[in-house]
Formats: sequence, C-alpha cells, structure tokens
Amino acid sequence: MNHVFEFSNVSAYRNGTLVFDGLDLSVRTGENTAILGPNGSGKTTLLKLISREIYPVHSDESRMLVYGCDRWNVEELRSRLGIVSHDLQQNYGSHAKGRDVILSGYYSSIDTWPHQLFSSTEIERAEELMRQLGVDELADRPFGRMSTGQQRRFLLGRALVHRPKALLLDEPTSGLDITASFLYLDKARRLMQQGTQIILVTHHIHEIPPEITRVIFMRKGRVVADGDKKAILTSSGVSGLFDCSVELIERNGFYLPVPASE
Ligand SMILES: Nc1ncnc2c1ncn2[C@@H]1O[C@H](COP(=O)(O)OP(=O)(O)OP(=O)(O)O)[C@@H](O)[C@H]1O
Repeated sequence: MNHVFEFSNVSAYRNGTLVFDGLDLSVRTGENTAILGPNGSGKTTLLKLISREIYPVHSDESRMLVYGCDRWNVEELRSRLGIVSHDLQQNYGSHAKGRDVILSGYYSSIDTWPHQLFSSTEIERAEELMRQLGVDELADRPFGRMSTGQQRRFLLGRALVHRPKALLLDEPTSGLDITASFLYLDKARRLMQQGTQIILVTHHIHEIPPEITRVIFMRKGRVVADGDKKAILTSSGVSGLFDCSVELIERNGFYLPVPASE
C-alpha cells in the first residue's frame, strides 16, 4: 500500500451540489500534505470522501482507493485514520465527559456506550493523552461545558488514542487562541517527526507546520497547483488562489500571509 488515497476521475455531490467533477488526486503514505483553498473549494468534502462519510458518484471509469482498497468496512477504515473536524465538534453530544470523548476513538463512535469495553491499558492510554494535551483536569467535565480549544484538544486525543496511521485535520487551529494553537501545532509536529502522517485541509496558511512537504491548491473542486511546499507556497501563487494581493512571510518554517504593499 503506497498510497493513503488514490482518486481517479472521482465525482461527488453534497446535497445536490456537484463538488468534484472527475477529480484526480493521490497522496502517498508518509507524505505529509496540506490542501489549501478558499471557502467552498471542496476541502472538507475531500476528507469526507476519504473517511467514507460521503460516497462518490458510481461510474466504471472512476476509481477511489483508500489504503489500496475500494471497499471498506467503515469501522476498520476509521481505525486506520484519526479525524479532527468541525462537524465532529458540532456533532458531539454536550453531555459526553472528556475521558469518554477520548475513549470513543477506539470505536470511532460519538461518545461511549454501555456495550463498549475498554481494557486498563486503553484507559491508561487515554489518561496519558489527556496529560500530554494538558486537559487531564477536565477528564470528568462534559464536552458542552468546555471552551472551543479544550474541545479540540479532546478531539485530537480521540483521533490519536488508537494510534492511527494517518491524521486527517480540518482547519485544526480555527477558534483556538495563540497558546492553544501553538500547543496544537507543536503536538502535530512531534507526531509527524515520530512517523504519524498528517493530511491537513485548511485556508489558514499559518497552520501549515514545517514538516508538511507537499502542498496542493484546490479551487472550485479542482486541483490548480500541486508540488513541493517551497515551490507552491509563494506570494503570487497564494494571491492567485485566493484572488487577492498577498505577501507571504516565511519564518522558522511557517508561512504568514499579510496584505501585499501597494
Ligand atoms: N451540507 C451541504 N449541502 C449542500 N452543499 C454543501 C454542503 N456542504 C458543502 N456544500 C457545498 O459543497 C462545496 C464544497 O464545500 P466544502 O465544505 O467541501 O468546502 P471547503 O473547501 O471545505 O470550504 P471551507 O473552507 O468554507 O470549509 C461548496 O460549494 C459548498 O457550498
């Protein structure tokens, strides 16, 4: 299995809106990748296709492989992936306690249920993640009574608890203050350094960590640029992608967009 996903001629709708019309796109295993594009370009839809939350239009001419397979038991597929997204944050029941949010990652479920059993090793792993993410004091607090940043940290713990091969992150630092963003980015960097692959979709250029090597520009459901980060993330490239005059400043391997001077 050389690829996390291989999409060839894939078309997909969201409630009647055609988002992809013959999309060709692949990401190899181990290739830390950011997919960047304006609002509505199809980034979230792409992640939902990979994780089988939505399905493509069936056609003999299209192919959609995830880890080399075109048919997946959804539970099994999600056990290979860790996902953090806005939808997940919104869908999460407000009563679920912090510890259970993390444990639910073992079953890819929303909250835990009485029939789900957890070994002492699994519970210890959840406790360890809460300590690492600095939220162990909130283990018994209901999700609905946490701040956005605290919820995100618990969702990251949920995504990591079963040691996935790859993390799919949708705008991971959106809504976080500087401290929480930096903590999140630091965690993401360490994970990549230790071999967890990250595929990040975002329109926030500043949340692309230095370990990301490939950048894909997406616009209106199409790939408009794709390649090595240094070649793709340029002021003119980003200006074209977002239709505005942007100057990109690179610092310590991160990129920051500012309005271009006249
Ligand atoms: N639930 C939905 N019902 C109908 N159309 C949708 C739905 N969700 C998204 N779309 C449409 O699908 C297209 C792609 O949306 P998607 O959410 O994938 O974009 P995105 O790049 O993730 O945007 P953003 O940066 O705003 O999160 C857009 O045209 C959007 O209007």
